[in-house]
Amino acid sequence: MDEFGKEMAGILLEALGVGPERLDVESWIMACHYYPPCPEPERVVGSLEHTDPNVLTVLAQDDVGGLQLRLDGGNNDGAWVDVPPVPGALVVNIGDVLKLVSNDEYKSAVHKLRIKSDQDARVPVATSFNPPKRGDSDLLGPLPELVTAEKPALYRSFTMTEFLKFRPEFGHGGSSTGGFRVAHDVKHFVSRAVQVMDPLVYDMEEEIAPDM
Ligand SMILES: O=C(O)CCC(=O)C(=O)O
Ligand SMILES: [Fe+2]
Repeated sequence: MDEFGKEMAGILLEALGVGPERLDVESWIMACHYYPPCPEPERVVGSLEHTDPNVLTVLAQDDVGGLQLRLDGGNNDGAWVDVPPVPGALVVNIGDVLKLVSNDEYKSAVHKLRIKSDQDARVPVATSFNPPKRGDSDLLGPLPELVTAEKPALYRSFTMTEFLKFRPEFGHGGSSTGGFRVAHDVKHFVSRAVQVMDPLVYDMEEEIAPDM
């Protein structure tokens, strides 16, 4: 399994013209999820939308389905689409570490899980491949080979300790990459600020005019 993770990450790096050894995969965790059936499946929140906080995840879906992916870019930007199970196929999700290290050449897939069936439980097996934890002085970040004048580093360097702290602080929903973003892209910061302000403005409106 160790070799499988190293090889997958290595192939993805080589596709960018980078040496396969530039991002090591050292450990893996296998999680078997269980989503029980529900008589009213459309009323159940299966899992929050998130990206995976790792290098990559290999997912063996069962035949019940329910995995959804948020489209990024194009005419249907932001739309959710089903990822139907294909017998014998594995789904490979790019994780946040690969997104950061590849300087956004790879995007971590935003996904969530909806309950589909009122009869059958969904029991997928997700294997998460992770980089070495290393010490607090060992930095990860956009690989210098992928940073150019036209495409400067989009993220600052970080330690795995910092990276792993980010998710518990901000919750499972969302992504681990926002905290490391560098301010080249003003639009990104304005839209983040609006996202953060939105619930505050909503609360204030409720307080000021609760019946409106
Ligand atoms: O239940 C699923 O199919 C998705 C699980 C998942 O998103 C994860 O393990 O990160
Ligand atoms: Fe996930």
